[in-house]
Amino acid sequence: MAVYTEVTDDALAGFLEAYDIGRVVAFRGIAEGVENSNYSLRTTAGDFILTLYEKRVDPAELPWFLGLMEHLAAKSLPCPLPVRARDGRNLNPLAGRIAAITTFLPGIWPRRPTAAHCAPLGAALARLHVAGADYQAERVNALGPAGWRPLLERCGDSADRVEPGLGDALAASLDGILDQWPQSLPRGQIHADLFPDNVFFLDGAISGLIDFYFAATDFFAYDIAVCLNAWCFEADLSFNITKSHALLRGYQSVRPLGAKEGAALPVLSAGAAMRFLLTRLYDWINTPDGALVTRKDPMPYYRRLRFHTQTTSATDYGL
Ligand SMILES: Nc1ncnc2c1ncn2[C@@H]1O[C@H](COP(=O)(O)OP(=O)(O)OP(=O)(O)O)[C@@H](O)[C@H]1O
Ligand SMILES: N[C@@H](CCO)C(=O)O
Repeated sequence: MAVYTEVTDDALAGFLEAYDIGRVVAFRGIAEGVENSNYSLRTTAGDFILTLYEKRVDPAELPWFLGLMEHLAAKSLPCPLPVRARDGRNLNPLAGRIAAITTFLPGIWPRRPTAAHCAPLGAALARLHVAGADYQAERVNALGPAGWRPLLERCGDSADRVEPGLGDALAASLDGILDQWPQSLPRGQIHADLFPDNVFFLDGAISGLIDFYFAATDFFAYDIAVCLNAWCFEADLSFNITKSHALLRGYQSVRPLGAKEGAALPVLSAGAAMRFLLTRLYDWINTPDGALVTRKDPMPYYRRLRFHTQTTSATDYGL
């Protein structure tokens, strides 16, 4: 469920007066997503998404995210284009929140990703990296390696309530990852959360990349590592090298990887597994029973982490 903030018909009509997108034809809340309130909005001018940013999003960061989407959309990447009001603003107050309207993207996200999805996914990720190169502004990746130890410490002893010994195991694993973390690799704007539910497909081709609210300036190959974790493990948590080979082949059809990037894939993938494990663990511990949000199980990312700590080179990923 992701409609935390209700929008009345009157509030919506007042909000839309600032825009040039006609009159409302249909308006309904979207159940998917957990971070923000999303509504599907149809007007006489077409289909849009209305997003009200909830408490976990820092309003000061919104112009960076929306600017990146605008930049990428201008380079023909299929990502939401923020709609500007007549005065040029793309962020405006609504129902006590800051809100934005973006273009609606057609397609559906793959519930069961296959290798046939992974090749175009890789190519789209590389296109995103290339297209973002001249978006000059920098955003520190708050959920990058510097953020992982503080996050683990905030989980404290509660990690052991999820699985006995988990806290110590993660602390040891984190030491190893941080020791081996590359000093420098090609970097730029990354999506940092390109999971299957953020990628829409239509007739076998990618029709939408959404949810840029974890995007940041970081290693391109780390973004690939996020995707290897999110797309290339089966339901039984076995690694599917056919999928990762397809993903890497798709990526390299647009942006070939350097030798240092390939060599870093094991540690970057372990780091990416750690990132999602830690945020899920934190939420698991801190989301009260009965909350509206469905908690995501952290343990599948522990299994992925253990896989990555046993890999030694890019060939283990089919490169
Ligand atoms: N531009 C778009 N075009 C079409 N549908 C969209 C668009 N943006 C969002 N949606 C719909 O809204 C849902 C939730 O969006 P999103 O994933 O951005 O939510 P969130 O709560 O911000 O993020 P999270 O996935 O991190 O919980 C998507 O699954 C999709 O159904
Ligand atoms: N994609 C993330 C949620 C948003 O960071 C996860 O599955 O844990």
